[in-house]
Amino acid sequence: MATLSSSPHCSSSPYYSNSSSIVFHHQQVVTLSSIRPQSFGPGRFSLRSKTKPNSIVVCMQDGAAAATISPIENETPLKKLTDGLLNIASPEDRKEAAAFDINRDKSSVSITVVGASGDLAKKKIFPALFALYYEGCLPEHFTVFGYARSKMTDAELRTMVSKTLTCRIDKRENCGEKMEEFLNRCFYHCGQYDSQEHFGELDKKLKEQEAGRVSNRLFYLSIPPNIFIDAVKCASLSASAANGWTRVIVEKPFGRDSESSAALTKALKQYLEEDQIFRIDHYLGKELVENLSILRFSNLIFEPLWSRQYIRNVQLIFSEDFGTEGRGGYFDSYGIIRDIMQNHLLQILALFAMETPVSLDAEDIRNEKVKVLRSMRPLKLDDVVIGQYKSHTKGVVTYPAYTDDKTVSKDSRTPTFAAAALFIDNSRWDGVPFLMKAGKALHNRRAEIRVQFRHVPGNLYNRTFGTDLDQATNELVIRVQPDEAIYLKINNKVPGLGMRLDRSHLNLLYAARYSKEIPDAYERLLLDAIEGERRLFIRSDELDAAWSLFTPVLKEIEERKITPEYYPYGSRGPVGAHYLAARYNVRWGDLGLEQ
Ligand SMILES: NC(=O)C1=CN([C@@H]2O[C@H](COP(=O)(O)OP(=O)(O)OC[C@H]3O[C@@H](n4cnc5c(N)ncnc54)[C@H](OP(=O)(O)O)[C@@H]3O)[C@@H](O)[C@H]2O)C=CC1
Ligand SMILES: O=C1O[C@H](COP(=O)(O)O)[C@@H](O)[C@H](O)[C@H]1O
Repeated sequence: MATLSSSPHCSSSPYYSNSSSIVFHHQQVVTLSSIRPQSFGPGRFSLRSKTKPNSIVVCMQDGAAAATISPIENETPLKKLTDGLLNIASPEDRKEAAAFDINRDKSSVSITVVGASGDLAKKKIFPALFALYYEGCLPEHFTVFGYARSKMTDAELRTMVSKTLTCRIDKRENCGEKMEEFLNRCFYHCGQYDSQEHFGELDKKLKEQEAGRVSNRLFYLSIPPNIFIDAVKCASLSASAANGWTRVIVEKPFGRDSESSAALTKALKQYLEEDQIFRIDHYLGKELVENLSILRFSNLIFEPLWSRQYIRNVQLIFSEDFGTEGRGGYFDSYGIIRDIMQNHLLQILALFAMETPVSLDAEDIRNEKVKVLRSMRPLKLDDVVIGQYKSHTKGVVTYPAYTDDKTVSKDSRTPTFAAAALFIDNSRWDGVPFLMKAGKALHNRRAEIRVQFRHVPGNLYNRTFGTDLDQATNELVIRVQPDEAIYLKINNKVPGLGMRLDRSHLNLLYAARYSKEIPDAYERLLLDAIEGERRLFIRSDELDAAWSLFTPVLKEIEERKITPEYYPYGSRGPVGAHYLAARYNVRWGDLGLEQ
């Protein structure tokens, strides 16, 4: 019988243990990269076959009785795997097995940050790795390597990284000591992204650190997308793990339309199996996005309401109170629809709207998300409003226009704001508008999901609300950031002898309820990638489905050179967004007096 237990230090993801001799992270299916030497339980170990691609050799402790299981496809049912134990291993594989020293075990994990000198690496990746180390979540034998073209010594990398490390607010003890320990595990290798030779040198340095242990290697591609393929090619050909897993985290953007995304996937798959590719969308690692399924599937009161029968509309809102400062060069060839909507907001939508998955397994969840995406109508130009911020002076401060950025052309039409109405053509959501709004240089920074429920039929208290029934709408708000919260707007009697109603909030404010600091999304996602948990990463068919929804409208906007509606820096965005919502009888929930 399989039992569900949680990791002793970091209980972020459950793993299954099995009282039979086979022990795997997930029970029903096994992937090549999830097989570790110890996967076959006490008295046995396993290796990747030298002679048969995609096969593994299972051996007894002394290496004597070796059997080959072949082939291991992307996902192999456990049953097939155990049946395969009957095959006899080739002489070469037997020799390899006999030479393998299981006692050198205590496998190692090396994390190579490719593009270590960059913004994301400094701002997010190194701090997240340190936080994991601080929490005791990294394996005993781990090393962090920075890789980039910039010339740096190990000591210089450590100095650079140390400037961005912080300790958890609630646990400052030993912080300096922990930082020191962590930094001592950080190394740097200077190299070109398209040089197999340079990655070969990295391989040597990794081997030194691995000291003969089973090597597991994670490469984080924190580089511009035009060099993804070169880096993947060189890393996989010259620096793959010899006897453990090799995984690659790929940052967005995953292409800029259906064609380029498919081409990127095809190119990646020349060097990697799908189960080695971890396409990151950091919004999936945010606490309240992770909590969406729990809220819905573990509370009886919500799931029955989760359909067109009770929900009038759903709003997915992202806003930032700063412009593209510093990232204009990247942003100008993508725009807000590709930067935020096609990935972060659409992923949240899919999680929000999916049917109950068969289990919490990555594949079961991703299967349900794909179904939602494939049930959606491709977005029409009529259902989109685009905007771009212009300069605005407030008091003595003048805020720049988008096109004031030196890396952006003066006549750029790239949208920095967009609002869109999307629809899911399935029985649960037929006719319910899913409205998205995303913008930079707006009046506040916020990401939230708003669920507006239908009006109460024949409401006894209608007279008390007057004609504005929207005032009385129940609204569930999941505030992803900042000040994480879940609150439900309800109508309530104002205490007293009269009969006056008001709108009150049933409020779960995280800071008030939980004393623990919320981990950064990158911490959760890095830990998952190290543990081989794919639930929060994007599968290639999800990506295809996501691009199919947005590609036609993106092409039309570009081909027809649609001019964006200009809005002042720091404002609430173009008024066109209100007309779009009004067309579907919706009022944006974030614009009312009480939000
Ligand atoms: N920054 C952010 O907030 C976010 C970034 N991302 C994505 O993460 C990835 C990394 O982002 P970010 O750190 O901002 O990127 P950077 O522009 O800072 O690039 C990272 C590193 O890549 C190298 N590099 C930059 N341009 C080139 C080039 N044209 N050719 C070869 N190497 C180059 C540089 O290192 P060196 O010169 O030393 O080799 C640089 O330090 C990108 O794919 C980005 O889209 C995703 C979400 C948020
Ligand atoms: O992916 C991106 O996300 C950031 C916003 O992330 P957050 O975690 O700070 O909300 C956004 O600024 C950037 O443009 C985009 O590429």
